[in-house]
Amino acid sequence: MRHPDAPAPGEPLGAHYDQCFGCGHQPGGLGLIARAGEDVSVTAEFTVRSGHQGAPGLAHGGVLAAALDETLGSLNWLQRTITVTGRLETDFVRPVPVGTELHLEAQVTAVHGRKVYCSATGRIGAPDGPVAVRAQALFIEVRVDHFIENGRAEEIDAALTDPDQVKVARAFEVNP
Ligand SMILES: CCCCCCCC(=O)SCCNC(=O)CCNC(=O)[C@H](O)C(C)(C)COP(=O)(O)OP(=O)(O)OC[C@H]1O[C@@H](n2cnc3c(N)ncnc32)[C@H](O)[C@@H]1OP(=O)(O)O
Repeated sequence: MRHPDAPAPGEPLGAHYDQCFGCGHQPGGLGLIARAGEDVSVTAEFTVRSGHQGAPGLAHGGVLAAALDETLGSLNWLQRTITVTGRLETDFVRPVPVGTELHLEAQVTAVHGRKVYCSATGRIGAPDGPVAVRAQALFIEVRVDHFIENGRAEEIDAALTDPDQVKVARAFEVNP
């Protein structure tokens, strides 16, 4: 399951796309930073900012789900396949105040053909802090064409002419 060319445990994964809300450099984005873990797992951190509020002083649930989704999506780097979220089931266990550093971890639990089952947890303040959110997810493997055929032409054209983006896409096309 872990690709032989997967980043070593502890290695930062970087952004899969600079404009990504989760891991890219969007001003209102999460700015989530993920690292490779052992086997097919990742860890990530993200700090809840005032622009992420749902209720006064508390993170919006959708933002927390996005952080889980992005962390789970980072598992692509370990498998060297491109998958997208098909299903994401989230448990919100504790409210998460603004200013919290959320420590996330995710792992693949099973693979059946194109279906990748995975789970993730987010903890408050430290890797062993109290659990705030949990997710079970199903990711589905797709080809690069999924994005080319469905994305808006403006962004697709820009990505296809960006050498860094093309490099990322090629790395993931190793597996047919
Ligand atoms: C590049 C990395 C980005 C990472 C960013 C973080 C992750 C994201 O947010 S990705 C963005 C959000 N997700 C999306 O936009 C995906 C939108 N959905 C789609 O494009 C399609 O429904 C897609 C590609 C998931 C599946 O469509 P398709 O390729 O036609 O596959 P399809 O044949 O329907 O399904 C394949 C298998 O998955 C199963 N499946 C698909 N969706 C689901 C679902 N929601 N629940 C349960 N099972 C599902 C099917 O039942 C089928 O199973 P089986 O092989 O046993 O028959």
